[in-house]
Amino acid sequence: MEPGDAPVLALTCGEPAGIGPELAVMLAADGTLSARVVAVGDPALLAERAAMLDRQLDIRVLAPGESPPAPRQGLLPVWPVALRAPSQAGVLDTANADHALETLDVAIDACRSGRAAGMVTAPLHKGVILDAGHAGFTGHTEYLRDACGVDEVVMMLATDSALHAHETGWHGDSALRVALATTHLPLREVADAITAPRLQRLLRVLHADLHRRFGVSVPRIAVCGLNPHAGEGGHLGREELDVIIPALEALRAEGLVLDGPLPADTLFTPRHLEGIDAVLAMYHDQGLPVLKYAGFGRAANITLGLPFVRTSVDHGTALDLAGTGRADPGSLRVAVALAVEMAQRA
Ligand SMILES: NC(=O)c1ccc[n+]([C@@H]2O[C@H](COP(=O)([O-])OP(=O)(O)OC[C@H]3O[C@@H](n4cnc5c(N)ncnc54)[C@H](O)[C@@H]3O)[C@@H](O)[C@H]2O)c1
Ligand SMILES: N[C@H](C(=O)O)[C@H](O)COP(=O)(O)O
Repeated sequence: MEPGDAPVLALTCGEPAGIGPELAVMLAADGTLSARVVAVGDPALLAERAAMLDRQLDIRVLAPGESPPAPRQGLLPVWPVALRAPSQAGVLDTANADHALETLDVAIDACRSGRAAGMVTAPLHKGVILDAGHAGFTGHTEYLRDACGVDEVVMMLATDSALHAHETGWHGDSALRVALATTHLPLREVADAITAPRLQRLLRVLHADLHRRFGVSVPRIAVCGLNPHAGEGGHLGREELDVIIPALEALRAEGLVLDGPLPADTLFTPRHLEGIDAVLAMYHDQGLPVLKYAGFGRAANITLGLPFVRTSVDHGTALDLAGTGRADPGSLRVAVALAVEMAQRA
């Protein structure tokens, strides 16, 4: 495929005070944007961050919807979204929450209209968006679900060595895909959010997209229990017996290959991961610390169940690093490469 034929990807720059804009600058300046990536953000902010990092860039402002030219080192095409207020690296401002959300809306529109094959997102700051009055905002994942009008999406993070299942298989220690049954909610509310119908919907999406987006012919998914030792036969919690096991049995009858519910403390060991294509963890900090320990900085976040490709970084806004040039662009590089691969497979 010629560079000019590569799929177009929208790259939202995320929270303007965070590291997102400078990571986009780094990738464009280093020539590692292998695809026709269009940044969605404020061109003046990108130019300012490029100057802070002493990177030479040709920031090419496109008309709304205009296709980008073929990629080349030093070129950063931009679909412009103006800041609402000047942004200082590392300093949040609720005045720019609408700017951050507008970058997402522009990317969603490009994907839904077919002008882009997918989107890659730099990190948003959930707190500042909530402080600005967008009650109920819990992250890109749920925002994209609602914008696309789909019933269920699945957040899955994958280390880079697990991105090419059809080529490399599953190699245990550092190759990992972890999907979440619940995402951004207080721990106190997790157990009530896990219902058998919801688990069934999530696992159907996970199964279907491991096949469609990752080329896994017959996905085998391992499911964590919620309670210590997967409930110890009901003595340490009844969610396994009352909710998880019935959900898995119903799905096995549909032909899904599922292991579990298994005790989460030993599930994430090489022997138990052998032959497993993805793990479904019951909550955010049951699964993601393991994934991030295995691959922080070289992993990506994927939203499954959308009508288009969406990948993201494995980290947040890192306000402590913004503007310093010390942020690692590795995860954004993986997220772009994965989005290209998924878009070409779709
Ligand atoms: N994809 C997303 O939009 C996304 C993902 C995770 C967190 N967040 C949001 O980011 C905000 C801050 O979250 P947090 O403080 O928990 O996590 P964080 O990832 O921003 O920071 C945690 C630590 O990791 C470091 N770090 C993060 N990215 C790095 C990089 N690229 N290179 C080197 N070091 C890096 C930071 O300096 C910090 O020490 C929160 O609002 C959170 O919700 C957004
Ligand atoms: N749970 C993700 C992580 O820890 O990396 C993250 O907060 C991103 O969520 P969204 O992609 O939904 O914004």
